Amino acid sequence: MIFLIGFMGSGKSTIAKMVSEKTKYPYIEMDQAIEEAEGMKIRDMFASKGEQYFRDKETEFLRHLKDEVVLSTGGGVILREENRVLLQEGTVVYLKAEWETIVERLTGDTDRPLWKGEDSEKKKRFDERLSLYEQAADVVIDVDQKTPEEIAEEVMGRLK
Ligand SMILES: Nc1ncnc2c1ncn2[C@@H]1O[C@H](COP(=O)(O)OP(=O)(O)OP(=O)(O)O)[C@@H](O)[C@H]1O
Ligand SMILES: O=C(O)C1=C[C@@H](O)[C@@H](O)[C@H](O)C1
Ligand SMILES: [Mg+2]
Repeated sequence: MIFLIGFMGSGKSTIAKMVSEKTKYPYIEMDQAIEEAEGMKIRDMFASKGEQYFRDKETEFLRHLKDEVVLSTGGGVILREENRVLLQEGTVVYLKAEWETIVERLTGDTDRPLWKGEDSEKKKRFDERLSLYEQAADVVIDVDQKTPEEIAEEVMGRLK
């Protein structure tokens, strides 16, 4: 299993699709799988059931995963220690982006429930997570100033 981790906008979905094509492992979008299982958008889950309910669903999802897949994880999957342990079942690839890169990519985005509020609040969330991504990662890839193809190739090279 190949797990792509990183902050919102780091490129997990984009790169997971490309790595899936290269490896022939199926591509799974964790957020989408949870939305389908719950019959509800994550935004609505946060609003009606609370963030912890969603976090429980993330942990359950990881517990039941066993096939060879390329998984684009949710940006907050590394928050729980149990999840970080479960991720060790596969190769964890951290797509590491500078804050400026994230802002450039997500400015104007209204779809991500935790991409809202003051810039300082978002930056604080980003800073607080950096060490957790590093801790969970087997492979760290800097994604700034690279094309998706370059990044996907780099992932492939680091899997060997
Ligand atoms: N290497 C890249 N260069 C330029 N733009 C990119 C690159 N990778 C991704 N993008 C763009 O940045 C945006 C965010 O990418 P993507 O949706 O893949 O990130 P993500 O990590 O899956 O985000 P989320 O956690 O919110 O789902 C998209 O518009 C995507 O097209
Ligand atoms: O960074 C986060 O905590 C999140 C990222 C998204 O992928 C979703 O999993 C959800 O919106 C939470
Ligand atoms: Mg994504």
